[in-house]
Amino acid sequence: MLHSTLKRKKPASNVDIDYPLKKVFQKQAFRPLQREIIIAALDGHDIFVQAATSFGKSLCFQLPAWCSKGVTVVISPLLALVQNQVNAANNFGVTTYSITSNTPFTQRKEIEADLQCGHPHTRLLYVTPELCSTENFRKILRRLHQQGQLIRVTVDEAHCISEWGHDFRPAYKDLKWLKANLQCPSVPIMALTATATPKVRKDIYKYLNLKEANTLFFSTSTARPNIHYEIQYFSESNPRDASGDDIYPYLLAWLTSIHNRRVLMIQHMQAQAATQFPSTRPEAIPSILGIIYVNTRNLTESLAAKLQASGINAQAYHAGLEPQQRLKIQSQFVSASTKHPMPPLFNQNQDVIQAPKHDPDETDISRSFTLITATNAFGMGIDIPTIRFVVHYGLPRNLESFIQESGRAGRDGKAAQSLILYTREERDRTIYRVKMDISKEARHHRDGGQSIPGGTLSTQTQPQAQAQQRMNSLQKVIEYCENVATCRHKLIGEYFGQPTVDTQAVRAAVSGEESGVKVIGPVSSKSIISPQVCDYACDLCKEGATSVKRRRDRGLASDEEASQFTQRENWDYE
Ligand SMILES: Nc1ncnc2c1ncn2[C@@H]1O[C@H](COP(=O)(O)OP(=O)(O)OP(=O)(O)O)[C@@H](O)[C@H]1O
Repeated sequence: MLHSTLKRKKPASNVDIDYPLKKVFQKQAFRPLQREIIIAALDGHDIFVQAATSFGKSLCFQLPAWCSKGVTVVISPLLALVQNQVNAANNFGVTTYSITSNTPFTQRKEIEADLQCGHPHTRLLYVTPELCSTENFRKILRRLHQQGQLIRVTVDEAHCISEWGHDFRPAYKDLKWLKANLQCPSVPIMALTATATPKVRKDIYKYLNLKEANTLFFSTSTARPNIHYEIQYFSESNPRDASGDDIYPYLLAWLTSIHNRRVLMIQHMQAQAATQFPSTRPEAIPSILGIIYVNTRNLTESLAAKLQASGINAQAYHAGLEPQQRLKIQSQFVSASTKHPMPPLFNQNQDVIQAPKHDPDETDISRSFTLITATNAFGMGIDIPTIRFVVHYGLPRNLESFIQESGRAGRDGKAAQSLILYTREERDRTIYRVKMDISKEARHHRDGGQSIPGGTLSTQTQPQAQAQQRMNSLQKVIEYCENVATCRHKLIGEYFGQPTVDTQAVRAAVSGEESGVKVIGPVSSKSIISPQVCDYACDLCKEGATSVKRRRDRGLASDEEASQFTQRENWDYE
């Protein structure tokens, strides 16, 4: 028999959330704002969280899900992301499932049966927006809600809802159904994103049927102060290198200088260990993790091959690979971040554990790196703490994608680097590609199609306006690359409509242990603004504007040279 929806007990905000934080999720303390968001979630509010990449948004819905009886449905855009999150939550002991196109039929039936049994074991259920549009799943949601067991719906990467945001998916717009149909009491919704402009925020409210006045809005600055942003400039029309390509030799020299520093550090550590613990072999150091983003699948393959030929450990990753292959590359990458390939010779009791057959040669560059050359298929939501750098080998698709992709670096809070290798020739190719995509989609739209395979438009959208937005968004990342006047952290903050603050003023206003962080705004809207922001953490603030301008002007082709070059060449269009 179904229970009355009105009898659903509202979760109390006096739940002890410090216990699960430490014992279940293995974290020492909440990051600023996480506590407030979690309490608001337990109190049943509608919530909008906009917080920097790697802020820890997942905890904000996973911890309340652990504390509450019933199911939290999480709507997530990427299958790879779903699988990672399901594994991570189950490892923490939160009963978590997903229903996606990869779920075997019998398992899916079992999950559906659990959801409808009146007292489900499931705490977190990950689904795609497309599944939420199906009548069968809506029936299950209705029943779950009637039984008082639908605790919350979470929309992760909520910027995907908006045709103005990147990676727009039409099925997100059908999520309006949730608030309209799951009433009495109204199902609480939590929307989370790292990259929403003011326009995208508006769309998120609109398409989730959230009332601004009733929704608690939490935001942090988009800033990632531990990431050093840098651009290097090249000309494809007038290369200086005899090979006719300046970019790869630069990348190789850059990686070699990182390798040389690593070797010096290892030698120093080994010398120290040899004097302090002469009978113990020092542990080997894991290799350095990095992602190199390129714009085409072919380029992921050819660049990985070039790096391998230079003795550097690199693997290509793109959506054209078999899912099993992608999973394998991803898990090799994750294990490289934790693996210590040369175990110590003795344990604490001086017992021999294992003597390696031979010492790996740490001066060999093949030991220094584990790299992935990737398209955007390896991006949003990837949470590997120790990625030390993200290189864009060419122009990112737009500023939002750039923030998501560079945001994979330094998620452990330690120093990390974002480097764009920029040419005006690639700029012109990218503009051409986007124009081609737009006209292809417009043609399809005129033909009355609902959507194009792998494309982003539906007949409900306004192709003109969306095309304009895509060009604007591309223009923003071009401006970011061409900019030689404004701090790069500041430019990013301004794009996402976040106020910048005077570091000194904020530091002076703040007291207590969360030094450097300020809570502002009325109760319904809380923001923390990281102290602004750039502590020599971009090329402009480090080198000075004049020097970067000189570098840019010397490095780049003129507009005319670039356009003549790209018109002459016969490049692959993917
Ligand atoms: N309070 C905390 N203390 C320590 N680590 C934390 C805390 N909260 C979250 N983390 C860790 O921070 C990392 C990033 O968290 P998460 O993946 O949820 O980030 P995110 O905000 O969703 O980022 P993105 O938008 O880039 O996907 C994870 O490894 C997570 O375990």
